[in-house]
Amino acid sequence: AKLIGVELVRVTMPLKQPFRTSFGSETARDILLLRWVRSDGEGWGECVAGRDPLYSSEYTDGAANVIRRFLLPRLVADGDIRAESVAGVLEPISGHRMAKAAVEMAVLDAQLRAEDRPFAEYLGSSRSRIPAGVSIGIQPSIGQLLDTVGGFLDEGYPRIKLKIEPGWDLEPVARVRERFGADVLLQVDANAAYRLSDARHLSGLDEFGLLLIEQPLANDDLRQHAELARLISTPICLDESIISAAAAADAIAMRAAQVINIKPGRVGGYLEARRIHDLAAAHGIAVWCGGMLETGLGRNANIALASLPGFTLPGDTSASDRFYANDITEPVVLRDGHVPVPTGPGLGAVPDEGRLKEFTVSREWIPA
Ligand SMILES: CC(=O)N[C@@H](Cc1ccc2ccccc2c1)C(=O)O
Ligand SMILES: [Mg+2]
Repeated sequence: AKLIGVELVRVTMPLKQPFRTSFGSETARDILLLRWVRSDGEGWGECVAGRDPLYSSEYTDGAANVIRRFLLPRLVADGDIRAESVAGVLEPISGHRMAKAAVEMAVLDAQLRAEDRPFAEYLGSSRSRIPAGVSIGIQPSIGQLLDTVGGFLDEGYPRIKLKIEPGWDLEPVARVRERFGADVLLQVDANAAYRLSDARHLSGLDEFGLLLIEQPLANDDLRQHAELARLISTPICLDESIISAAAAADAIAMRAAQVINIKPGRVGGYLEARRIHDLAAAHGIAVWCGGMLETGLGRNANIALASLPGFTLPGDTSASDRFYANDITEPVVLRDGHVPVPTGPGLGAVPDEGRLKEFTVSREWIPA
C-alpha cells in the first residue's frame, strides 16, 4: 500500500498528581504521536521520550526533529516499508531508539490493521488478561505514601513499586511492610540514584523480601551492577541499561541483571522488545513490561506484548486512570488486578478525536 504521509501530533497530558522520581518531578506528560497514513488505512505510534532529557538522552523535541529530518526520508525512500524492515532501514542512524520505536510502532499498527490482525495474535501470545502493577513516586511524607499505597491496594493492584533515592529508601519500605504486611508483592526503582559505595546501605533492603531493586546504579555500568549483585541479596533488575537485545545478552552474561524490565520505546521498538523476551526466556531470566506514562496507544500495545509467556512478573501496565483523568483512547481499566489484552486489529487502540483535540498542542503534516 502506498504511504500518503505522516502527521506528527504533540499532546500535553496533565497528570492527576505530580510524579516524582530520583531524576525529577513531572506534572504533565509532553508526548509525540505519529499518524502513519497509507492508501489503505492508518496506524499510530507513540514516542516515550520525556520533554527533558532526564530519564534518557532523548527528549520530545529532539525525537520530532530526528524523525522529520532523518528517519522519515529513509522510510519514504523505501516506498512500501514493512514493520519488520524498519529497524534495518534506520540502522545507519545512530541511537534515537525512542524515536525509531515510535516510527516502527506506527508502521506496525497500520500493517496489522490492514491485515485485520490483533498484535497479540501476531506475537503468538494467548493470554486474554495480565496482572498489572503500579509505580508510586516519591511522596512528600511517609503518611502520604501509606495512604497512596493503601489506595492502590484497595483498587486491587497485585504489585506495588516504590521510587526510591538516597534519603527515601529504607524507611518508606520498612513502613509499607509494617503497615501492609510481608505478602504484598513489593519492589523499588532507584532510577540510577546510587553508587557502588552505597552497597552496604542498599543491603539494608534485603530484610524486606523485595521482588527486586530496579536500576540502582548508572545506566552505562554493567560491571558495577555485577559487583553490587554479589553484595546484596535483593535481585537486581535493569531498566535504563538495557537498550537492546545485545545489551540484555551482556547483562545476563555478566550477571548484572537477574530480572529485566522491557520497555519497547527504550530498546528501539516492539520487535526488539520481543527479541529481548525470547533471549531472556532462553536464559531463564524473568522479564516484566515497564511503563513510561503512555497514553492508551502505547499502553494497549505494551499489554499485548506483556501477554507473552516470559513476562512472568506484573509490569507497570497500570490502568489509564493511574496517571490521567482522561486518556486520548478508550481507557484501560483494572479489573480484579488485571488489565485486558486488546483483541481489536492492530495495536489495539485508536485515539478518540474529541479527546485528542482536547490535549493536542500542535499537528504537523508531512506528505510522503
Ligand atoms: C512508571 C515508571 O516508573 N516509569 C519509569 C520512570 C519514568 C517516570 C516518568 C517519566 C516521565 C517522562 C519520561 C520518562 C519517565 C520515566 C521507570 O520505570 O523508571
Ligand atoms: Mg525504572
